[in-house]
Amino acid sequence: MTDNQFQLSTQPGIQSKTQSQTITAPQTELILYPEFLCASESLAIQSQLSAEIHWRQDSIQVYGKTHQIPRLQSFQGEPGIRYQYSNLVLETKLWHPLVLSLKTRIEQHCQHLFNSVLINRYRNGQDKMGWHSDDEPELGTNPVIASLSFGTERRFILRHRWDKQRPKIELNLGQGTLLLMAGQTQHYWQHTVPSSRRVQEERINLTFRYVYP
Ligand SMILES: O=C(O)CCC(=O)C(=O)O
Ligand SMILES: [Fe+2]
Repeated sequence: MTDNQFQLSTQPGIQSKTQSQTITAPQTELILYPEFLCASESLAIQSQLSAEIHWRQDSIQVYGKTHQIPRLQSFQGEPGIRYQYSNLVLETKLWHPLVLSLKTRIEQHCQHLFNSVLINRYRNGQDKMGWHSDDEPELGTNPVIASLSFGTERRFILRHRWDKQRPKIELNLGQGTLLLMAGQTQHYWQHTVPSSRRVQEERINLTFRYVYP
């Protein structure tokens, strides 16, 4: 960990409630529910998703060269919704019933509707996601994104897009953890899931979104 990063538990700007932690940093709204789902239920969901989702290995073009993206994916949601990033166009597949039931639980919990989900499967510590913001026009301004994690814990780091002096926000997203990103977060901050040499096990992350059709 570098000097300008902090651990959740030691950061004075974070108020701990019984079930949620609000991360207070400028121009962001982040709420963490470390035990949104209990360990045994999360484990069962993880194995079902792992086995039953039709995982795709997508490729993207960077400077004219084709690269396989370092993780597997699935994009599910209401029919006809398209989501585009890095020259990749994803069209929704039908909801897996378990994913649909998770969507409903999260909607009730955070009183916000979602119509699609991007699911990422990090097979081990080599799989990762680079720095980006979820700021595609089809997400509208100030999107609410609900991120639910299963499997091994991975680091999730946020950095301010322009103010490089601002401390990074470093979270650990483990089994059954829900992270809500809202407000101006996607406009002002980028996030990443870096690779990790130590990690051997898989992690599955679902980001529920509302994509304007
Ligand atoms: O795996 C994660 O926690 C992040 C996923 C993500 O940033 C995304 O799907 O846009
Ligand atoms: Fe993202």
